[in-house]
Amino acid sequence: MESLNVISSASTAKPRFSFRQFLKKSTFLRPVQRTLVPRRTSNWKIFTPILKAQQSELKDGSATVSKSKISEGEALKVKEWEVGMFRDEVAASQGIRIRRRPPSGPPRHYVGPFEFRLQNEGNTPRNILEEIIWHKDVEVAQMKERKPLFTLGKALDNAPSVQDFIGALKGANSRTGLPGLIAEVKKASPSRGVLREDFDPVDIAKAYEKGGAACLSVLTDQKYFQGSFENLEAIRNSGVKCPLLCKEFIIDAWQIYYARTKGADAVLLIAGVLPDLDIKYMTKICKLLGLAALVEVHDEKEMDRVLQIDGIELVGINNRDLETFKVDISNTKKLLEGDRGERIRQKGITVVGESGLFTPADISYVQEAGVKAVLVGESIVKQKDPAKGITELFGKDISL
Ligand SMILES: O=P(O)(O)OC[C@@H](O)[C@@H](O)c1c[nH]c2ccccc12
Repeated sequence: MESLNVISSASTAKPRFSFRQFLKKSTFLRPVQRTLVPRRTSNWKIFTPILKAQQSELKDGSATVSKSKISEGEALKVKEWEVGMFRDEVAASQGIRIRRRPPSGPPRHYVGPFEFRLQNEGNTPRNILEEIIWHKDVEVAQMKERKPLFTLGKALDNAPSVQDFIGALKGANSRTGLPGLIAEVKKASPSRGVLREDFDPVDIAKAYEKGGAACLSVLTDQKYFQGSFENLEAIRNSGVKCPLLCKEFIIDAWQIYYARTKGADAVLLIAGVLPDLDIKYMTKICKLLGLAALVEVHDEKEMDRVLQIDGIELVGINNRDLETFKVDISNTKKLLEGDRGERIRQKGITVVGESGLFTPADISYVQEAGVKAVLVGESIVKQKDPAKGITELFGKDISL
Protein backbone atom coordinates (compact mmCIF):
# COMPACT_ATOMS: atom_id res chain seq x y z
CA MET A 1 0.00 0.00 0.00
CA GLU A 2 1.40 3.42 -0.93
CA SER A 3 2.05 5.64 2.03
CA LEU A 4 0.64 9.11 2.21
CA ASN A 5 2.18 12.47 2.84
CA VAL A 6 0.15 15.38 4.00
CA ILE A 7 1.76 18.12 1.96
CA SER A 8 -0.33 21.02 3.03
CA SER A 9 -3.46 21.94 4.75
CA ALA A 10 -5.85 23.59 2.35
CA SER A 11 -7.70 25.25 5.15
CA THR A 12 -6.90 26.33 8.62
CA ALA A 13 -10.42 25.43 9.70
CA LYS A 14 -10.71 22.49 12.02
CA PRO A 15 -11.33 19.20 10.21
CA ARG A 16 -14.92 18.08 10.45
CA PHE A 17 -13.97 14.47 11.09
CA SER A 18 -11.03 12.60 12.49
CA PHE A 19 -8.07 11.63 10.35
CA ARG A 20 -9.11 7.99 10.63
CA GLN A 21 -12.64 8.69 9.45
CA PHE A 22 -11.20 10.79 6.70
CA LEU A 23 -9.01 7.95 5.44
CA LYS A 24 -12.05 5.70 5.41
CA LYS A 25 -14.11 8.20 3.44
CA SER A 26 -11.52 9.12 0.83
CA THR A 27 -12.33 7.09 -2.24
CA PHE A 28 -8.95 7.38 -3.91
CA LEU A 29 -7.36 5.39 -1.15
CA ARG A 30 -9.44 2.32 -1.73
CA PRO A 31 -7.77 -0.35 -3.81
CA VAL A 32 -9.26 -0.44 -7.27
CA GLN A 33 -11.42 -3.51 -7.36
CA ARG A 34 -12.71 -3.19 -10.84
CA THR A 35 -11.57 -5.82 -13.25
CA LEU A 36 -11.88 -4.99 -16.89
CA VAL A 37 -13.33 -8.31 -17.86
CA PRO A 38 -15.73 -10.29 -15.76
CA ARG A 39 -13.98 -13.53 -14.77
CA ARG A 40 -16.35 -15.84 -16.56
CA THR A 41 -16.41 -13.99 -19.85
CA SER A 42 -14.51 -15.90 -22.50
CA ASN A 43 -11.67 -13.78 -23.82
CA TRP A 44 -12.60 -14.60 -27.36
CA LYS A 45 -15.91 -12.83 -26.84
CA ILE A 46 -14.04 -9.64 -26.23
CA PHE A 47 -11.18 -10.17 -28.62
CA THR A 48 -13.28 -11.23 -31.59
CA PRO A 49 -14.81 -7.81 -32.28
CA ILE A 50 -11.45 -6.09 -31.84
CA LEU A 51 -9.67 -8.57 -34.07
CA LYS A 52 -12.45 -8.28 -36.65
CA ALA A 53 -12.22 -4.50 -36.49
CA GLN A 54 -8.47 -4.72 -37.01
CA GLN A 55 -8.93 -7.05 -39.97
CA SER A 56 -11.43 -4.77 -41.68
CA GLU A 57 -9.35 -1.70 -40.88
CA LEU A 58 -6.42 -3.42 -42.56
CA LYS A 59 -8.58 -4.28 -45.57
CA ASP A 60 -10.33 -1.00 -46.25
CA GLY A 61 -9.90 1.30 -43.29
CA SER A 62 -13.48 0.67 -42.20
CA ALA A 63 -12.85 -0.19 -38.57
CA THR A 64 -15.62 2.08 -37.35
CA VAL A 65 -18.21 0.26 -39.45
CA SER A 66 -17.44 -3.15 -38.02
CA LYS A 67 -16.89 -1.74 -34.56
CA SER A 68 -20.51 -0.63 -34.59
CA LYS A 69 -21.46 -4.31 -34.49
CA ILE A 70 -20.02 -4.63 -31.01
CA SER A 71 -22.70 -4.69 -28.34
CA GLU A 72 -22.83 -1.65 -26.12
CA GLY A 73 -21.62 -3.50 -23.05
CA GLU A 74 -18.71 -5.03 -24.88
CA ALA A 75 -17.85 -1.75 -26.58
CA LEU A 76 -17.57 -0.14 -23.19
CA LYS A 77 -15.20 -2.78 -21.92
CA VAL A 78 -13.17 -2.60 -25.10
CA LYS A 79 -13.01 1.18 -24.88
CA GLU A 80 -11.90 1.10 -21.27
CA TRP A 81 -9.21 -1.33 -22.17
CA GLU A 82 -8.15 0.40 -25.39
CA VAL A 83 -7.60 3.76 -23.80
CA GLY A 84 -5.64 2.13 -21.04
CA MET A 85 -7.88 3.33 -18.23
CA PHE A 86 -6.95 1.65 -14.99
CA ARG A 87 -4.22 -0.21 -16.86
CA ASP A 88 -1.62 0.45 -14.23
CA GLU A 89 -3.98 -0.60 -11.45
CA VAL A 90 -4.75 -3.86 -13.21
CA ALA A 91 -1.06 -4.38 -13.93
CA ALA A 92 -0.13 -3.66 -10.32
CA SER A 93 -2.74 -6.13 -9.08
CA GLN A 94 -0.86 -8.78 -11.10
CA GLY A 95 2.45 -7.80 -9.51
CA ILE A 96 3.68 -5.76 -12.48
CA ARG A 97 5.84 -2.90 -11.26
CA ILE A 98 6.38 -1.18 -14.59
CA ARG A 99 3.95 1.68 -15.25
CA ARG A 100 3.01 2.41 -18.83
CA ARG A 101 3.53 6.16 -18.68
CA PRO A 102 4.57 8.82 -16.22
CA PRO A 103 1.81 9.98 -13.95
CA SER A 104 1.15 13.38 -15.50
CA GLY A 105 0.43 16.70 -13.88
CA PRO A 106 0.79 17.56 -10.24
CA PRO A 107 -0.66 14.58 -8.44
CA ARG A 108 -2.88 16.44 -6.04
CA HIS A 109 -5.96 15.05 -4.49
CA TYR A 110 -8.33 17.31 -2.69
CA VAL A 111 -10.29 15.41 -0.13
CA GLY A 112 -11.98 17.08 2.77
CA PRO A 113 -9.89 19.80 4.30
CA PHE A 114 -6.54 18.29 3.30
CA GLU A 115 -4.53 18.13 0.19
CA PHE A 116 -2.73 14.82 -0.30
CA ARG A 117 0.01 13.53 -2.54
CA LEU A 118 0.77 9.87 -3.14
CA GLN A 119 4.43 9.14 -2.61
CA ASN A 120 6.41 8.08 -5.66
CA GLU A 121 4.11 9.85 -8.04
CA GLY A 122 6.89 12.01 -9.47
CA ASN A 123 7.55 11.83 -13.19
CA THR A 124 10.81 9.97 -12.75
CA PRO A 125 11.03 6.36 -13.96
CA ARG A 126 11.80 3.91 -11.17
CA ASN A 127 14.28 1.91 -13.25
CA ILE A 128 15.68 1.52 -16.76
CA LEU A 129 12.92 -0.80 -17.97
CA GLU A 130 10.29 1.72 -16.91
CA GLU A 131 12.25 4.49 -18.64
CA ILE A 132 12.34 2.42 -21.86
CA ILE A 133 8.59 1.76 -21.66
CA TRP A 134 7.72 5.42 -21.11
CA HIS A 135 9.82 6.35 -24.10
CA LYS A 136 8.30 3.53 -26.17
CA ASP A 137 4.79 4.71 -25.35
CA VAL A 138 5.49 8.10 -26.94
CA GLU A 139 7.39 6.58 -29.85
CA VAL A 140 4.63 4.12 -30.71
CA ALA A 141 1.96 6.83 -30.55
CA GLN A 142 3.97 8.83 -33.09
CA MET A 143 4.60 5.84 -35.34
CA LYS A 144 0.93 4.89 -35.25
CA GLU A 145 -0.02 8.41 -36.24
CA ARG A 146 2.34 8.28 -39.20
CA LYS A 147 1.28 4.78 -40.23
CA PRO A 148 -2.19 3.93 -38.91
CA LEU A 149 -3.18 0.29 -38.94
CA PHE A 150 -5.23 0.56 -42.13
CA THR A 151 -2.15 1.71 -44.06
CA LEU A 152 -0.28 -1.48 -43.13
CA GLY A 153 -2.65 -3.84 -44.97
CA LYS A 154 -0.78 -3.78 -48.26
CA ALA A 155 2.63 -4.12 -46.61
CA LEU A 156 1.28 -7.12 -44.70
CA ASP A 157 0.13 -8.76 -47.92
CA ASN A 158 3.54 -8.12 -49.49
CA ALA A 159 5.57 -9.23 -46.46
CA PRO A 160 7.90 -12.20 -46.91
CA SER A 161 6.14 -15.44 -45.97
CA VAL A 162 6.33 -16.48 -42.32
CA GLN A 163 9.01 -18.98 -41.28
CA ASP A 164 8.40 -21.55 -38.56
CA PHE A 165 10.37 -20.15 -35.62
CA ILE A 166 9.58 -22.83 -33.03
CA GLY A 167 9.96 -25.61 -35.63
CA ALA A 168 13.48 -24.35 -36.43
CA LEU A 169 14.45 -24.41 -32.73
CA LYS A 170 13.08 -27.91 -32.20
CA GLY A 171 14.69 -29.15 -35.42
CA ALA A 172 18.11 -27.82 -34.38
CA ASN A 173 17.72 -29.32 -30.92
CA SER A 174 16.99 -32.79 -32.24
CA ARG A 175 19.67 -32.53 -34.94
CA THR A 176 22.52 -31.47 -32.64
CA GLY A 177 21.37 -32.74 -29.26
CA LEU A 178 22.13 -29.23 -27.98
CA PRO A 179 19.77 -26.32 -27.36
CA GLY A 180 18.67 -24.59 -30.58
CA LEU A 181 20.42 -21.23 -30.85
CA ILE A 182 18.70 -17.88 -31.26
CA ALA A 183 21.65 -15.62 -32.08
CA GLU A 184 21.12 -11.97 -31.32
CA VAL A 185 22.06 -9.11 -33.64
CA LYS A 186 22.67 -6.43 -31.01
CA LYS A 187 24.92 -3.41 -31.31
CA ALA A 188 24.57 -1.99 -27.81
CA SER A 189 22.57 -2.25 -24.62
CA PRO A 190 21.94 0.03 -21.64
CA SER A 191 23.74 -2.41 -19.35
CA ARG A 192 26.81 -3.18 -21.48
CA GLY A 193 27.19 -0.09 -23.69
CA VAL A 194 28.41 -0.53 -27.29
CA LEU A 195 29.26 -4.19 -27.86
CA ARG A 196 30.69 -3.86 -31.34
CA GLU A 197 31.86 -0.71 -33.15
CA ASP A 198 32.11 -2.15 -36.69
CA PHE A 199 28.51 -3.28 -36.67
CA ASP A 200 27.11 -4.54 -39.97
CA PRO A 201 23.81 -6.30 -39.14
CA VAL A 202 23.65 -8.27 -42.39
CA ASP A 203 27.26 -9.50 -42.15
CA ILE A 204 26.68 -10.58 -38.56
CA ALA A 205 23.41 -12.33 -39.45
CA LYS A 206 25.13 -14.23 -42.27
CA ALA A 207 27.97 -15.27 -39.97
CA TYR A 208 25.46 -16.50 -37.37
CA GLU A 209 23.63 -18.57 -39.96
CA LYS A 210 26.92 -20.03 -41.22
CA GLY A 211 27.89 -20.86 -37.62
CA GLY A 212 24.71 -22.93 -37.14
CA ALA A 213 22.19 -20.57 -35.52
CA ALA A 214 18.65 -21.93 -35.80
CA CYS A 215 17.02 -18.50 -35.53
CA LEU A 216 18.11 -14.89 -35.22
CA SER A 217 16.97 -12.15 -32.85
CA VAL A 218 17.20 -8.60 -34.17
CA LEU A 219 17.04 -5.63 -31.80
CA THR A 220 14.81 -2.94 -33.28
CA ASP A 221 14.83 -0.43 -30.43
CA GLN A 222 16.82 2.59 -31.53
CA LYS A 223 17.30 4.74 -28.45
CA TYR A 224 18.58 2.17 -25.97
CA PHE A 225 19.96 -0.64 -28.15
CA GLN A 226 20.97 1.20 -31.33
CA GLY A 227 18.83 -1.18 -33.36
CA SER A 228 16.26 -0.52 -36.08
CA PHE A 229 13.45 -1.98 -38.16
CA GLU A 230 15.67 -1.27 -41.18
CA ASN A 231 18.14 -3.82 -39.78
CA LEU A 232 15.36 -6.39 -39.48
CA GLU A 233 14.17 -5.72 -43.01
CA ALA A 234 17.69 -5.72 -44.44
CA ILE A 235 18.48 -9.09 -42.85
CA ARG A 236 15.19 -10.56 -44.12
CA ASN A 237 15.95 -9.35 -47.66
CA SER A 238 19.61 -10.44 -47.60
CA GLY A 239 18.98 -14.09 -48.39
CA VAL A 240 19.41 -15.23 -44.76
CA LYS A 241 16.97 -18.10 -44.22
CA CYS A 242 16.80 -18.33 -40.42
CA PRO A 243 13.46 -17.29 -38.88
CA LEU A 244 13.70 -13.83 -37.27
CA LEU A 245 12.61 -12.63 -33.85
CA CYS A 246 11.75 -8.93 -33.67
CA LYS A 247 13.35 -7.92 -30.36
CA GLU A 248 11.23 -4.98 -29.36
CA PHE A 249 9.44 -3.66 -26.30
CA ILE A 250 5.90 -4.40 -27.38
CA ILE A 251 3.20 -2.47 -25.56
CA ASP A 252 0.66 -2.07 -28.36
CA ALA A 253 -0.76 -4.59 -30.84
CA TRP A 254 0.08 -2.20 -33.68
CA GLN A 255 3.77 -3.06 -33.17
CA ILE A 256 3.07 -6.73 -33.91
CA TYR A 257 1.48 -5.92 -37.26
CA TYR A 258 4.34 -3.53 -38.02
CA ALA A 259 6.96 -6.16 -37.13
CA ARG A 260 5.30 -8.58 -39.57
CA THR A 261 5.43 -6.01 -42.39
CA LYS A 262 9.20 -5.87 -41.80
CA GLY A 263 9.57 -9.64 -42.09
CA ALA A 264 9.44 -10.79 -38.45
CA ASP A 265 8.55 -14.45 -37.78
CA ALA A 266 8.34 -14.03 -34.00
CA VAL A 267 7.93 -11.24 -31.47
CA LEU A 268 8.89 -10.81 -27.83
CA LEU A 269 6.21 -10.26 -25.18
CA ILE A 270 7.62 -9.26 -21.78
CA ALA A 271 5.49 -10.48 -18.88
CA GLY A 272 7.05 -7.90 -16.56
CA VAL A 273 5.50 -5.19 -18.72
CA LEU A 274 2.27 -6.68 -20.06
CA PRO A 275 -0.81 -7.58 -18.00
CA ASP A 276 -2.34 -11.03 -18.56
CA LEU A 277 -5.08 -9.72 -20.81
CA ASP A 278 -2.55 -8.04 -23.10
CA ILE A 279 -0.53 -11.26 -23.30
CA LYS A 280 -3.65 -13.24 -24.19
CA TYR A 281 -4.79 -10.71 -26.76
CA MET A 282 -1.34 -10.32 -28.31
CA THR A 283 -0.68 -14.05 -28.57
CA LYS A 284 -4.00 -14.32 -30.42
CA ILE A 285 -2.88 -11.65 -32.88
CA CYS A 286 0.41 -13.52 -33.33
CA LYS A 287 -1.51 -16.73 -34.13
CA LEU A 288 -3.65 -14.82 -36.63
CA LEU A 289 -0.51 -13.54 -38.37
CA GLY A 290 1.33 -16.88 -38.12
CA LEU A 291 3.96 -15.43 -35.79
CA ALA A 292 5.51 -17.17 -32.80
CA ALA A 293 5.28 -15.30 -29.50
CA LEU A 294 8.27 -15.60 -27.19
CA VAL A 295 6.83 -14.77 -23.79
CA GLU A 296 9.62 -13.64 -21.48
CA VAL A 297 9.60 -14.10 -17.71
CA HIS A 298 12.15 -13.36 -15.04
CA ASP A 299 10.73 -14.69 -11.79
CA GLU A 300 8.39 -17.35 -10.40
CA LYS A 301 5.45 -15.00 -10.21
CA GLU A 302 5.69 -14.10 -13.90
CA MET A 303 6.16 -17.76 -14.83
CA ASP A 304 3.04 -18.73 -12.86
CA ARG A 305 1.01 -15.98 -14.55
CA VAL A 306 2.13 -17.18 -17.96
CA LEU A 307 1.40 -20.83 -17.13
CA GLN A 308 -2.25 -20.08 -16.51
CA ILE A 309 -2.64 -18.59 -20.00
CA ASP A 310 -3.68 -21.11 -22.63
CA GLY A 311 -1.96 -21.43 -25.97
CA ILE A 312 1.53 -20.28 -25.03
CA GLU A 313 4.13 -22.43 -26.76
CA LEU A 314 7.40 -20.59 -26.26
CA VAL A 315 8.61 -19.14 -22.94
CA GLY A 316 11.93 -17.38 -22.39
CA ILE A 317 13.55 -17.23 -18.96
CA ASN A 318 15.63 -14.10 -18.77
CA ASN A 319 18.64 -14.48 -16.52
CA ARG A 320 19.00 -10.69 -16.54
CA ASP A 321 16.77 -8.65 -14.29
CA LEU A 322 15.76 -5.82 -16.63
CA GLU A 323 15.13 -3.54 -13.66
CA THR A 324 18.58 -3.92 -12.05
CA PHE A 325 20.68 -5.50 -14.88
CA LYS A 326 21.86 -8.23 -12.52
CA VAL A 327 22.58 -11.47 -14.38
CA ASP A 328 22.40 -14.90 -12.77
CA ILE A 329 22.10 -18.01 -14.94
CA SER A 330 20.85 -20.09 -12.02
CA ASN A 331 17.58 -18.23 -12.54
CA THR A 332 16.80 -20.57 -15.45
CA LYS A 333 17.28 -23.58 -13.18
CA LYS A 334 15.27 -22.08 -10.35
CA LEU A 335 12.24 -21.45 -12.56
CA LEU A 336 12.28 -24.95 -14.04
CA GLU A 337 12.44 -26.85 -10.77
CA GLY A 338 9.76 -28.94 -9.07
CA ASP A 339 6.06 -28.73 -9.91
CA ARG A 340 6.53 -25.69 -12.07
CA GLY A 341 8.95 -27.56 -14.32
CA GLU A 342 6.55 -30.48 -14.45
CA ARG A 343 3.67 -28.27 -15.59
CA ILE A 344 5.86 -26.70 -18.27
CA ARG A 345 6.76 -30.14 -19.62
CA GLN A 346 3.14 -31.30 -19.51
CA LYS A 347 2.05 -28.26 -21.47
CA GLY A 348 4.68 -29.02 -24.11
CA ILE A 349 6.16 -25.52 -23.80
CA THR A 350 9.55 -24.94 -25.42
CA VAL A 351 11.75 -23.06 -22.96
CA VAL A 352 14.48 -20.65 -24.01
CA GLY A 353 17.35 -19.79 -21.63
CA GLU A 354 18.15 -16.11 -22.15
CA SER A 355 21.13 -13.85 -21.35
CA GLY A 356 24.50 -14.22 -19.70
CA LEU A 357 25.58 -17.41 -21.53
CA PHE A 358 29.30 -17.37 -22.38
CA THR A 359 30.80 -20.87 -22.23
CA PRO A 360 30.03 -24.52 -23.11
CA ALA A 361 29.60 -25.06 -19.35
CA ASP A 362 26.88 -22.37 -19.28
CA ILE A 363 25.10 -24.05 -22.20
CA SER A 364 25.24 -27.48 -20.49
CA TYR A 365 24.02 -25.96 -17.24
CA VAL A 366 20.83 -24.48 -18.76
CA GLN A 367 20.31 -27.56 -20.93
CA GLU A 368 20.38 -29.76 -17.83
CA ALA A 369 17.91 -27.38 -16.24
CA GLY A 370 15.52 -28.21 -19.10
CA VAL A 371 15.82 -25.64 -21.90
CA LYS A 372 15.56 -26.71 -25.53
CA ALA A 373 16.81 -23.37 -26.83
CA VAL A 374 19.07 -20.48 -25.84
CA LEU A 375 19.13 -16.78 -26.70
CA VAL A 376 22.65 -15.38 -26.87
CA GLY A 377 23.91 -11.91 -27.74
CA GLU A 378 27.01 -10.46 -26.13
CA SER A 379 29.31 -13.50 -26.12
CA ILE A 380 28.97 -14.08 -29.87
CA VAL A 381 28.33 -10.59 -31.27
CA LYS A 382 31.64 -9.41 -29.79
CA GLN A 383 33.74 -12.01 -31.63
CA LYS A 384 35.67 -10.92 -34.71
CA ASP A 385 34.10 -13.87 -36.52
CA PRO A 386 30.67 -14.51 -34.94
CA ALA A 387 30.47 -17.92 -36.67
CA LYS A 388 33.57 -19.03 -34.77
CA GLY A 389 32.10 -17.44 -31.68
CA ILE A 390 29.19 -19.90 -31.91
CA THR A 391 31.56 -22.87 -32.19
CA GLU A 392 33.44 -21.66 -29.11
CA LEU A 393 30.23 -21.07 -27.18
CA PHE A 394 29.01 -24.64 -27.78
CA GLY A 395 32.43 -26.25 -27.64
CA LYS A 396 31.81 -27.81 -31.05
CA ASP A 397 30.78 -26.97 -34.57
CA ILE A 398 26.97 -27.01 -34.58
CA SER A 399 26.63 -26.06 -38.25
CA LEU A 400 27.16 -29.63 -39.41
O1 LIG B 1 23.66 -10.38 -24.55
P1 LIG B 1 23.16 -11.54 -23.73
O2 LIG B 1 23.53 -11.43 -22.28
O3 LIG B 1 23.58 -12.85 -24.32
O4 LIG B 1 21.55 -11.49 -23.78
C1 LIG B 1 20.82 -11.69 -24.96
C2 LIG B 1 19.34 -11.46 -24.71
O5 LIG B 1 18.89 -12.44 -23.84
C3 LIG B 1 19.08 -10.06 -24.14
O6 LIG B 1 19.52 -9.14 -25.07
C4 LIG B 1 17.61 -9.81 -23.82
C5 LIG B 1 16.76 -10.68 -23.24
N1 LIG B 1 15.53 -10.12 -23.09
C6 LIG B 1 15.57 -8.86 -23.55
C7 LIG B 1 14.56 -7.90 -23.62
C8 LIG B 1 14.89 -6.71 -24.20
C9 LIG B 1 16.17 -6.44 -24.65
C10 LIG B 1 17.17 -7.38 -24.59
C11 LIG B 1 16.88 -8.61 -24.04
